[in-house]
Amino acid sequence: MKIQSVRARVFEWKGKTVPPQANFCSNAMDALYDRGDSMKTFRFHGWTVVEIETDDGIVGLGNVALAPHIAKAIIDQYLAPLVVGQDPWDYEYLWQRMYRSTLAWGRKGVAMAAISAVDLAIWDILGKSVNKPVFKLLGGRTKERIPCYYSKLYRGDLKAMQEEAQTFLDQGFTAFKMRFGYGPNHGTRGVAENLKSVQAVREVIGYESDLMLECYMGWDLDYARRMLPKLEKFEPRWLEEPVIADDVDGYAELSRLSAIPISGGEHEFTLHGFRQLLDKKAVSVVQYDTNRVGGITAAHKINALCEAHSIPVIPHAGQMHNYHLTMSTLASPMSEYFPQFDVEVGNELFYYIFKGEPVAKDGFLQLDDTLPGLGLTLNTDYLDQFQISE
Ligand SMILES: O=C(O)C(=O)C[C@@H](O)CO
Ligand SMILES: [Mg+2]
Repeated sequence: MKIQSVRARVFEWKGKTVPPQANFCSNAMDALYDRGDSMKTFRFHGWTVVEIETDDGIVGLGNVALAPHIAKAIIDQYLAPLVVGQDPWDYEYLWQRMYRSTLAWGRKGVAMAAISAVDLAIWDILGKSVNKPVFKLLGGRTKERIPCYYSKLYRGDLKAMQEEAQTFLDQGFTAFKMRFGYGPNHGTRGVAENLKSVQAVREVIGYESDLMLECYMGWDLDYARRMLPKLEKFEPRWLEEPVIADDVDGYAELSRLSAIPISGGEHEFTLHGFRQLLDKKAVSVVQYDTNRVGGITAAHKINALCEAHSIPVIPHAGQMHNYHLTMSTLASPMSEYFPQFDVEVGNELFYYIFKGEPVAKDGFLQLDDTLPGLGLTLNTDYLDQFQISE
């Protein structure tokens, strides 16, 4: 079997979007005074879809949601020529070929996200070629069902947050991730607002459910040092991305400082990046995203590294490419899960581009042992709401 063609298309959502609310999620732009839409960096309304076809007609699907047009250019100009004519079963060789030929300017960020998209499509082909789901090629079924946590609860009106939490508590979820709305530039009022929101959600879900707290890189080390003791009474399952991804020593200090587990990884890349995080004991929960970190080839290695370090892997964002990694290792106890909503931040777009995403039931997800590859097809129901560029 040989790779015959690589097609990368950018799907830009032109449909209805939920307008962002101020302070709906702390983020790295909060450190700057606002000169316009500080939330612009926070909307992922484009997605690159990669279709790789082999000489015997198998088509593998990959995807990347970071800087989609740049990712497409990297795939078209640099990566596709490296894999066309090659055997997809040589996936380690092909991964190294893509990684080493872009090392001078790649390694992390959009270049590695582009490599991830090609790698996902290659693994989709591998599964389809032997009529097996990808997780069966990685270690098989390690769970009867995948426990998942409900993820949204963006900061807004506290009553609305409580109603949202109640809705999904009633659907059987026993783990919830909420977003802080305030950080260092919002002073003591912001601290109070942050604590009020955690209190409000805890009042609904109680203490028999897990509660995860998301900062999305919107705090800094000093602010996180001051917030951690105030948060301990709420017994969070983890505090996520309290500082920017480059502040690895900051992560390590916070991890030493508090009993609250510090999580991160959705903005880290490759086995090498996670080796650094683990060597420095920077995080207690690893959250790579398989469509960023280096694809399945890289994520599979990171799973093994985390198993050796007894650090749980709970991949970012849910989505099928991550569910196969969670299903196939005991190192990954659960998945993140965003139900399908109207398009807001962009995590939701996955449902509008692809069909096949499992829907959670009673707080669990299921994968199909008989569905080959990643188990996704392109969703044709919303094509008229996308601007698609070849
Ligand atoms: O789901 C997450 O962990 C994210 O970081 C996504 C973004 O919506 C902020 O929470
Ligand atoms: Mg996050």
